[in-house]
Amino acid sequence: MDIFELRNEYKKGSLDRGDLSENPFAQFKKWFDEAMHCKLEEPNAMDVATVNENGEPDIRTVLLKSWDEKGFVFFTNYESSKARDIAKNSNVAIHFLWLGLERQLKILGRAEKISALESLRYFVSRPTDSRLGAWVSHQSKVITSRSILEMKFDEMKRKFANGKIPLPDFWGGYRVVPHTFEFWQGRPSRLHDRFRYKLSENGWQIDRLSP
Ligand SMILES: Cc1cc2nc3c(=O)[nH]c(=O)nc-3n(C[C@H](O)[C@H](O)[C@H](O)COP(=O)(O)O)c2cc1C
Repeated sequence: MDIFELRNEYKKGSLDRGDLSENPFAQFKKWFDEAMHCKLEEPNAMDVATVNENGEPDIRTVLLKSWDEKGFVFFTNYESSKARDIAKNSNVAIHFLWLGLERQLKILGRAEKISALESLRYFVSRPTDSRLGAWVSHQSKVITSRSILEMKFDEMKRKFANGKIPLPDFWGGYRVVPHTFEFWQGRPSRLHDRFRYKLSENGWQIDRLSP
């Protein structure tokens, strides 16, 4: 089939001003709960866009691991490309695509490192192999072969065989503290519903945007 012919009408829902919570975190909860209950695959997968010191954007998927009114937390390697970008420019965008619900959500904000204690709390909840994996990967660095990873994994397994696997100091969480949310619901004829929440001195201002 020609790619030109790939076309869906989005008919699963609508979003009106009256449907919205005044608080974007409450609106997030509503949509995130629905994404979970619909059994979408990886409903907590989100893209994180960063900008490097030369103003060049980059993007990758991570998993949302916790959230509250302070922000949205994901875990990663603090020496990765994304971490290097954030160190120079903490402005980030995160993006959820819940295609099964014909929805997307964009959140703009600033990323900040969470405390080592908060990272540790999550780290100890991870399965053993994931904890070892954090020690193995010099994320975003060039490696010459996969066998290097496998050898390092075996080495770490032996090293930590008789004790606890500590939290690596190069691994932990970031919290994205938002100032803007945009909730998008697909509609027929490309007349989609878009609502933006923007943080102002008077609280969250809500506007409908043209699709
Ligand atoms: C579904 C999915 C979930 C992922 N979750 C994470 C994650 O939570 N943390 C992470 O560091 N990388 C995660 N990754 C890998 C990242 O997309 C990325 O390859 C890695 O973080 C290196 O990114 P960087 O080189 O831009 O820093 C995930 C990838 C996919 C496809």
